[in-house]
Amino acid sequence: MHSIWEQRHSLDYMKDGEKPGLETAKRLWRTLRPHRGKLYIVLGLTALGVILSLIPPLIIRAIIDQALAHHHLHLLIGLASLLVIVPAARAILTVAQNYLNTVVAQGIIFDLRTALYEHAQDLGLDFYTQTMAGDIHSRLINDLNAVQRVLSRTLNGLFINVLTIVLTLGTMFYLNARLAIIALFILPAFAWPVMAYGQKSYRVITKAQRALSQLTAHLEETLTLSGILVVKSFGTKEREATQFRTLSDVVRHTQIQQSLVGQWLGLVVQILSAFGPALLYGYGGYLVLTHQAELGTIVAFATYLGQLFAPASSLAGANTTLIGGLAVFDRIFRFLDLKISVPEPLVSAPEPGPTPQSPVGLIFDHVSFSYPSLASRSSDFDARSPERVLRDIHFEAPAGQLTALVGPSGAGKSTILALAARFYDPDEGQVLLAHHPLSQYREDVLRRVIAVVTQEVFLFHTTLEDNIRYGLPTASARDVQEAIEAAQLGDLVQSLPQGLKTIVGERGYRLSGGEKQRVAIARAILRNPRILLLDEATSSLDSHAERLIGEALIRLFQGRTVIAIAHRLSTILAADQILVIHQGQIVERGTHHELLAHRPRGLYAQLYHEQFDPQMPVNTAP
Ligand SMILES: Nc1ncnc2c1ncn2[C@@H]1O[C@H](COP(=O)(O)OP(=O)(O)OP(=O)(O)O)[C@@H](O)[C@H]1O
Repeated sequence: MHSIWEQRHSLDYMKDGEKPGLETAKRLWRTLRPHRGKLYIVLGLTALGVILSLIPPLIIRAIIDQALAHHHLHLLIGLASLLVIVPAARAILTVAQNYLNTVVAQGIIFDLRTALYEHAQDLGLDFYTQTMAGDIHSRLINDLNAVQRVLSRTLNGLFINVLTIVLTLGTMFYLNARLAIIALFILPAFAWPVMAYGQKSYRVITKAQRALSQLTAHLEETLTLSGILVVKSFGTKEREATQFRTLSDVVRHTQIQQSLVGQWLGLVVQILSAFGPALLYGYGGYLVLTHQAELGTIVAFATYLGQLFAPASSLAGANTTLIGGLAVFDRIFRFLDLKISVPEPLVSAPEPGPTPQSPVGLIFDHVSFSYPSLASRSSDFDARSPERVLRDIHFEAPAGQLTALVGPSGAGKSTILALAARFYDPDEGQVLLAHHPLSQYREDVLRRVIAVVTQEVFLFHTTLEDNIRYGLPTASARDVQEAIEAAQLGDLVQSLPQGLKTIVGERGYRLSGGEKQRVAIARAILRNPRILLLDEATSSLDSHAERLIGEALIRLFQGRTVIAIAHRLSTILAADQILVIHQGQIVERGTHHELLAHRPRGLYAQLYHEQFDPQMPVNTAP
């Protein structure tokens, strides 16, 4: 059985699947496009460094075969000085190369981080309801850290090592072809362990990444204010800690595995590399004895051989981590490929109405809807869950009027608001704003026209003023003040230690439920939307708070088209039309008085008597 954690770890639907291959590499190359200029410089410096590393053995060879053999003191001094100058030049080059390399890597990470964030913003709400926050954060933090590693160590390392091997072998052939062939024969022995290691490494790296992202997700869920509140209230500390230990243990294991996986390969490589010098000195010594080669050449060869095996063995590692490295990019690319469920049109339908203030209505034209299922995410076919949440919803929210949605829990009211805000697109039918489906408007146009006030008010960890200004940062101080007055927040602002500059939100000053709702109302008033989608809070408030909200809402409703999920008697009484939703359909419609008069035994009458019976508290939630 899958543990609950596996089920909750929902980004797993992007199965890590097959090994990343040429496609990932090609795409990576395309991603590097803006950085290619600098990248070529890095590669140029790297190549220069490799060439410089080939020079000292040649100098040693000249010292032995020329300066010492012919007792040439000046030449000896000159060559010895070169033995200092060349490595020094190489060291300087390495510094420049490392610096540039980091600049390029960080530039790429910056681009990817931005692309990931912007794509995450564009993903539909369905993505967020199905994905744990920690998972998303893990993509943006852990995976990008891995990118740095891959770019600076793996890719650059790979280039250095390949170049070193090619140039060293070339030089060796130039010096003595027969000896070079010996060196060449030893190299293929590296290929087999390298290939075996590659596959294992890929598996372990993806496992390690996944374990880490599960751990992060657990942290994010249980160590936030809301999470820890649930944990504390249900006394599940021990259970969550056990879960944490289990996940942490997986991380420990996979990390150890990851660091161990290349070790045995190193062992094989070390043993193999011991054969090289033995063969070289044996056969090379014979060539010197038989005057077929000079001593200096053999010594230079020995040095080259050392230089050859080192990159060959790390190339084995680089090659294998290359697959793992590509896996990191693969995960990132898969995230970037997640389908956006509500795509924006290239050209927007015009902003409705003759003036930006003119009232405008919204029409639901035979709309049916089911929530997107996980299966639809990575594939092209649009698999919706078979269960219809809305069926043939047809109504007009006329300009400047208040439409109230009522109905039992789970009837589909919030879903209607979500479609009206274009958080989702309907499966059938369309939602029309001034004769155009919502999908024909660009998001900025839509957000200027339509504002949403949800039940749950989220405040950012910043000042009260910034929270109110969130939708319109450019609003004048006077407009902000007016919104505050209209939302009945004046007294609250006065009473706060630093007034509007008081920090609120998760870690700031805690506002009460009613106060938060009024902040949300102030936000909406300031935005001055022509269409307001409101989910009235269900929480019971004392009569004072209730009256303040009521007054704030009256101001908010004025002159706007409003669709409200109504939980308050005053809202349903004020409504120009009430739509009664039941099991995803509109089952009754009319004003409060019409509904009570014409259908005294209908669902509305029943709900009304249950919720708003004069004997009962006015705003009890259903
Ligand atoms: N993101 C989602 N994914 C899948 N199904 C969902 C999602 N949100 C809601 N549903 C389902 O859709 C149906 C309608 O839910 P909706 O939230 O619209 O009802 P509601 O009338 O607003 O209920 P309430 O008054 O309790 O908020 C419910 O059966 C619910 O389980």
